[in-house]
Amino acid sequence: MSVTAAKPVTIITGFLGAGKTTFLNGLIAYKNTEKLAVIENEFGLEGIDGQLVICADDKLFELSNGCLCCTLNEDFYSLLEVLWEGREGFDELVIETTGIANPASVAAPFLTNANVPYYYKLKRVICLVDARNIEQQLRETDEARNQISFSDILLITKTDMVTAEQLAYIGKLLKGINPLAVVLSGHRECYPFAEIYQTSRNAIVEAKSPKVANRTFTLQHHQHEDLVSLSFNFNEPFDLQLLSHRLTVFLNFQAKDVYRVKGIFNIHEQSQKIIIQSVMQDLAVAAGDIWAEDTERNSRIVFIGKNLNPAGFEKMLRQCFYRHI
Ligand SMILES: Nc1nc2c(ncn2[C@@H]2O[C@H](COP(=O)(O)OP(=O)(O)OP(=O)(O)O)[C@@H](O)[C@H]2O)c(=O)[nH]1
Repeated sequence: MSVTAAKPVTIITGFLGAGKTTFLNGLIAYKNTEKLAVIENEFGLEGIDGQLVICADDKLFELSNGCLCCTLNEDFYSLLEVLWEGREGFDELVIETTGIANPASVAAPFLTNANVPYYYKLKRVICLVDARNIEQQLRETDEARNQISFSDILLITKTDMVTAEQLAYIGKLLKGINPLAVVLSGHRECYPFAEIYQTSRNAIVEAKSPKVANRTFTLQHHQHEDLVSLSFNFNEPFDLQLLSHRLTVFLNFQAKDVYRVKGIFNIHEQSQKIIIQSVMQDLAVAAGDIWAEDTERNSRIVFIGKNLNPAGFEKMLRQCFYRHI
């Protein structure tokens, strides 16, 4: 098999809540004439992102409850094999990592495995950087720095939430961490897709000094010991007002180590699913699909952070069930 027939691969990384799924949806729309196969990796037990990606089901593959960079390697290789067997069905493979993944390890099969590079060609690793929260994330975790250091393109997202001065400052901060990456910016209404697709890893790696290029290929396996995920599943309908209020209070005053919340909720007397997310302390509520007639209306919620106490979270959630007075 010739290398030219290899499928192009784009890896999307970035810390928890940076906007990877939002960007992925934009990318799917941008590439509307091409067929993308998408691998979604989620850290939490409850796969939520798969529901938020606007992609034909048969082109979306979810690997949940573990981080691709350290615990899901076997599944990942099997999936690459299955995808290759159905290679006529797609033009490009896009992988969304978890928000805590080390992209060096996710990229490793495409760079160092004896066989994989014949079938798949890693074109670019894009790291989404949350303009509003990156400074705190860099202060408190190693993951954000690893992701920025390894990536070819650093896409500063959520630029609608910061001033031009803050944006310029973040650009400089990123250049300080990874001077060789291409730094771009955008937000959910406007991403620089054309520039992203003009940038390929080869051009960047070739321009790098050999010393730096070698360093970026280093494998760093780690198990995210201090970051954990808590998943809950409830049948009881929730009260939306109570839930938004309790979650806001909880995130602002009682849970400083919660980096990410994502949930799909069954709200009393609502025909639509309600998607509630937070990134650090910012809470967002949005309407999702209509609940299908033949499905159980189960609410699913995932918290990701440090020092999480399951009993406290469960108690807070149970206090938000809808009650007849
Ligand atoms: N204001 C604003 N909010 C955004 C933008 N992009 C994403 N968001 C919001 O940020 C939150 C997280 O976005 P996601 O796309 O789910 O982030 P993610 O990186 O996939 O999250 P994880 O998979 O949990 O790491 C959601 O509430 C989005 O609506 C943006 O450009 N501007």
